[in-house]
Amino acid sequence: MRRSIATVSLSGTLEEKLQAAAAAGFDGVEIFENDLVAAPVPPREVRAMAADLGLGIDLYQPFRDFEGVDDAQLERNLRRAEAKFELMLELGTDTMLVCSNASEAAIGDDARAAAQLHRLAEAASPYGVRIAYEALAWGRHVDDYRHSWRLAAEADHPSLGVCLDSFHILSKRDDPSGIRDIPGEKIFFLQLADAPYMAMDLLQWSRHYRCFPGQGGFDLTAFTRNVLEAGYTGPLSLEVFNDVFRASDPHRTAADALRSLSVLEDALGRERAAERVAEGPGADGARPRVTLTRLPDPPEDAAYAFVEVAAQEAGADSVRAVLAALGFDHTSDHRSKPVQLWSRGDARVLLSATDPRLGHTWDGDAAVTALGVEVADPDRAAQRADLLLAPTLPRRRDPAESRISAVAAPDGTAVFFCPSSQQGRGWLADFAAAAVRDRNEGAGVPVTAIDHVGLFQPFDHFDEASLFYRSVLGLTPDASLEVAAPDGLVRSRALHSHDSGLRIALNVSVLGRGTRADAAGGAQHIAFACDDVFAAAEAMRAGGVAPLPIPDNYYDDLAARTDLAPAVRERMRENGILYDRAGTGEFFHFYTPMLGNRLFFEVVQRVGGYTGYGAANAPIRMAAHRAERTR
Ligand SMILES: O=C(O)c1ccc(O)c(O)c1
Ligand SMILES: [Mg+2]
Repeated sequence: MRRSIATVSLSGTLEEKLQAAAAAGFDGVEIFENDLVAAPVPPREVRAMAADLGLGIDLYQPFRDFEGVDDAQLERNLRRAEAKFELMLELGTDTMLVCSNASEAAIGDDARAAAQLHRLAEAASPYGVRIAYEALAWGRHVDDYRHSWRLAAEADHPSLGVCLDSFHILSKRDDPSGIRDIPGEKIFFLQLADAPYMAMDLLQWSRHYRCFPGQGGFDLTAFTRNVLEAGYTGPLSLEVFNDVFRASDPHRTAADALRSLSVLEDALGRERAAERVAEGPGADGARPRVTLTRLPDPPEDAAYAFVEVAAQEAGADSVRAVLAALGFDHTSDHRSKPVQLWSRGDARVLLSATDPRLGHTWDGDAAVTALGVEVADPDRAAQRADLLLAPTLPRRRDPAESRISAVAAPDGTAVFFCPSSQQGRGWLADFAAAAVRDRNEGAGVPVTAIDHVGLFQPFDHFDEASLFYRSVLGLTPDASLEVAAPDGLVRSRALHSHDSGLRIALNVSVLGRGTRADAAGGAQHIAFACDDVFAAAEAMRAGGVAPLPIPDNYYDDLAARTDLAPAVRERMRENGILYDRAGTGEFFHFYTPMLGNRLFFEVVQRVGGYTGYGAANAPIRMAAHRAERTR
């Protein structure tokens, strides 16, 4: 399908917005009136600029407060409209969005409004302009799509149809299935936006918190399916008013935006393919006519191959000390790079002495720089990532070494697609057995695997990151939640693969402050799974690293709200072990001290199918790490 984006969704000047939309691969744009009015170039040049970039101008918007007015006002509105039709000729666009009247003065009389819309359509038609009438969720009298369609049907003019905007419909939890009752050719335009569910004024919610499909709580797949079933064949156009996107790099936002449409089209295409199979051959007559672009299948069984930590000198020493205390062996070294492989069970940590991604200001502190993800078909995963505009990182160069493709996540973390164990884990052959300097007799330490990785995100790229992992790796996001760190709120959203072999927890400072551990809880961490958290904590202590101390107040509270046996509680207190429970599941976990400014480790034990991350304990952990730093 044709893909478009409203200029209001991107930051910058009109020219910058057009360039960003074109660079991401959009086919067209909706031009928001303010963007045009503020532009220092005449409409004709805007048209040429867009054409040079390969962009069509699919819509001019919005024309406000037109219908439901008194007769004198109608004449003034028609005069204003004529001027815009002239302008649209210059711009080379044939569709004008008219949103339902939101003014207090609007007159609630359907016959009047329909007659006035007819006049507008009649005035538009000599210009070859079509009027797409959109019900704003906060329209004074017209605030739902059925009503806008009733008026358009009553006005009955070939140049008049409706514009459907998912936000106005889904924000009210309205049922989109009624869209199928609108003739497809009368749906002149489709605007898509997602949003997180919030209890707030509709206009404020719409103007500040919209996001791209898949980043919020709406079911855009079901919504769009209804529009396609109605027979709509026009563009899928993103109209996203968002405070962060308005202020971030438009090229990044446009790529994020296009990614969201790729995923949406793919989901619709998959549904259609499944229906075809169910219906058998020859049943295609009633299907919509649009072509839905598909993506290669996502990895179904993604799991951690490794996590790479870059660290120098003191930073590397403290990582080694903790890994050794947790029973990891330094098993091998990379054949051509200063990278050590440390492993315990299925948990593998690459410790790298350099990482250009950390930049020239890197202080050598330990930081997560790469996730190695085991997938059944690495080539397919890389191809899917490429179609989703994930930036490709240069392949490892030495021809004798395995060729694993990698892409950059929005925060710069490299994501490597590694062949899974069935295929012999080729990348491990790049490592030669180490001279057993640090062979650990950690037989008593029950670390089994990497449970999850926590990555603190740059403020501008949090929603982008969750869509990135969801789309590129096929992960499922959990609900987003907020955690009160001692120095600011932190928003957190975890994602997991189908069988939870891969879990990633993304955090961001709600106020956009702090990218380091000493501000807003902004550190990264690697959490290891084990099957005996007490043994793990005691072994780590015996290995010379004391778990992060947790205040007695926490254990007093635990006594008050749980029925954990006093002896168990006492053993938890001694080892800084925290606790959470959800249904029949239980979660035990402890932390290491901070290793430098950015990184710590966690060890977790999941019991009885617990699927969370102990979010209730996050503020305790953050306060404890902070106390440790200021001691
Ligand atoms: O918030 C607004 O004013 C506004 C304008 C045009 C639209 O298409 C819309 O959905 C909202
Ligand atoms: Mg809209």
